[in-house]
Amino acid sequence: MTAFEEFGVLPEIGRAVDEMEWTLPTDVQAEAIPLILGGGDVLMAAETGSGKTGAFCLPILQIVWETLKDIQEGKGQKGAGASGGATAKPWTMSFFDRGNALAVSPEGLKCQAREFKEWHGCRCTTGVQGAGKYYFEATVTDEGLCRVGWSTQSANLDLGTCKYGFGFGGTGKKSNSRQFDDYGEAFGINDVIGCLLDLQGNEVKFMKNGKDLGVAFRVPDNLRTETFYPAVVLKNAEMLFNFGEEAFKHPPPQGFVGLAAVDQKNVRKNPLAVPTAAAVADAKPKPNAPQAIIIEPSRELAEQTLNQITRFKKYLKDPLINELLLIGGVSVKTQMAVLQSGVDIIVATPGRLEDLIGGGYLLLSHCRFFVLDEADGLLQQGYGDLIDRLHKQIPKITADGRRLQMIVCSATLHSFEVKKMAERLMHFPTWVDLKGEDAVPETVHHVVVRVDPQKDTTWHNMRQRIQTDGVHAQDNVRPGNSTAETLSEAVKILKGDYCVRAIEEHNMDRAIIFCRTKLDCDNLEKYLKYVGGQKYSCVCLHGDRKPQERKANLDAFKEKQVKFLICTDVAARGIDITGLPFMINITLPDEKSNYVHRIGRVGRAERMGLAISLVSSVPEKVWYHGEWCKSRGRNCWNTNLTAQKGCCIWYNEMNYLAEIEDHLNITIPQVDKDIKVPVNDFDGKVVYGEKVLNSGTGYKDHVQQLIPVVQQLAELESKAQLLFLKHLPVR
Ligand SMILES: Nc1ncnc2c1ncn2[C@@H]1O[C@H](COP(=O)(O)OP(=O)(O)OP(=O)(O)O)[C@@H](O)[C@H]1O
Repeated sequence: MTAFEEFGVLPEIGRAVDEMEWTLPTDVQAEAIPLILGGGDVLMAAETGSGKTGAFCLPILQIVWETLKDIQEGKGQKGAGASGGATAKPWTMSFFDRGNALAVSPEGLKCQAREFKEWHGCRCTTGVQGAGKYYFEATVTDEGLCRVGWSTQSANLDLGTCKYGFGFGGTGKKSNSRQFDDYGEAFGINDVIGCLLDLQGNEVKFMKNGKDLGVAFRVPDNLRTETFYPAVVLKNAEMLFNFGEEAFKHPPPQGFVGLAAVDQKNVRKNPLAVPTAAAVADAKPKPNAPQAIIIEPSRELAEQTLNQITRFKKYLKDPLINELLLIGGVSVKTQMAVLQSGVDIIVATPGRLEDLIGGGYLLLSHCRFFVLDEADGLLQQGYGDLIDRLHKQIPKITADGRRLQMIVCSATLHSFEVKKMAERLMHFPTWVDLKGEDAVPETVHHVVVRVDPQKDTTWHNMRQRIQTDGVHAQDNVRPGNSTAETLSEAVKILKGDYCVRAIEEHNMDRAIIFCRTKLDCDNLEKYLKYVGGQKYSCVCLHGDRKPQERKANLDAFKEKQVKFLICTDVAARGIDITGLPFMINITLPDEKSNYVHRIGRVGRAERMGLAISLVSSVPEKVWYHGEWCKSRGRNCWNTNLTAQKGCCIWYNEMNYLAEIEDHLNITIPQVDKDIKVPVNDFDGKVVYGEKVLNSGTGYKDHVQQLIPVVQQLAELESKAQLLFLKHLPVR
């Protein structure tokens, strides 16, 4: 059995991850996989490179496959004995005899309704008839309004509002035929309500935590020969049922029998607890109605997640799972055709997803997983409204009675906006947050190099210099002139040079390099090619490059055909390049969370990585094309500041550095302009790009570490024994 199987993962999936050499689940996977398999909403806030993608893809794949398998085998509806199959338990709450916003847990013993304004009810799959004394227990497992009791088949699901149902509500009222009268006492979370039906004495009564509350109703003559079913109605509440298969918390009074032990001659199946033809038809999704929708903030990331799913599902056969990538830049007609041929899991970027849903080509009717990867990034990009709109359209309870599950993740999930969204859309989500707010993995060594054009004057007469962004083309900038504009231009020149220095100093043959703008990326690409040729082979990844070129460039870098990938923040999040040893920040990001994401491109999957940030000690004037800029930067040379309706700002990196340090609560080590990173700081055992050496508890190392402690223990033990023997009384 693989380690993943021990966490409840199917052997077929376990085998596929084993082949990927994932021997053990990462911490976040060990926490999140069982939670998602158990039906929960999860907020996953683990550090970069900690395996979040697998943590949500594996359980989703498993549940989607199991559902398809059930449909294939004609079970249609999973669990809860609803299908009436041979293995089904007789006493469970019904998937079919229920209100459409009430969820029943897979084993059929917990009911949950999250509607705030309406009541939603449910009846048991089995009932009792004929003289006898019957008992079951219902425990309130969450705050909210609930009413529990007995009803006949003719009763409506809003228990206690017609003459065929007898309910006891949390506010301390009993009700029948819409008549609400004081009874017993109020109850709430964790209280256990015993429901008693006496068809010998023809009475209904209730107990609270073992205390008998007395007779609530007399069963009218005309109902005495009817079948009575356990029933519940909830408003934003949850109740757990025990029909006697487990020991009761409070045993029933003398003569009452737990329902599971009732003589079969008095037991009747609920005729409404079987799927109707419509429900069976509904359970089978239309081809273009996927079960899972995963939203990613960039095309590259969407493609990467889809590739992982394809690898994980390698051994999941019969039925096969169909996954589809929905991103811009790909023919929409092809995507529509694939949708019609059947899809189960969609990985998408927001724009194309909404287009296809809006056009009716993609249905949300069977969506049971709604995943927002890099959720804070999606919100930063302004997709909050779109997320709300989509969530509104997805049914909250699936055709087979399961609640929609929402999974939200990022390495930087603690923003106010994410928390608000979680409150709005998620149901009692569990936080999987192993290291606290925005932590940097220990495998990432990150340092800062100050670029100070006043101290380092090499820019005065540099022969090969980078083409700068042209912000100062009209300014009088020249060595010896120490205006802010001159120093700003000098920073731009020095940064090109420092980048090459960093590459040389660390013999970098693979690195990802982040620039602030697309123009900066293009200029750096030209410069590296100019000064190094093949030695500094590089490609760019940013929003002005065509989708095909972006893909080809990323692939070329992944396959080591080129050494350097120069990009904007479009690649800051999620991109996973195995064993990438180095990253360089030519400029710090203005959004502090993006620092965590950018440097997190290295030091992934337990490998070491070095991140070097070039930080200007003087303000630098840079381009900032907002909505007001008609061409959004293309051929725009308006160097006025934004306050004067221009397209430039002064960028103060020292401030951004302070903000980042404050946010992460650390001081990032500074190194000199020779960019030598002192080995002692990082224990000298590090080879960037390789797995951590001499760490962890490798067996050999472990023994070495334990020898002195064990010796000390042995000595103490022998001393203790000698003392004991010395003081033994002599007989
Ligand atoms: N259990 C595992 N064992 C070994 N390697 C793993 C395991 N889980 C994930 N990985 C590898 O770790 C790397 C990082 O995983 P992943 O991309 O899911 O990280 P992430 O947490 O999503 O990071 P980010 O926040 O940067 O998006 C990948 O190369 C993946 O193949």
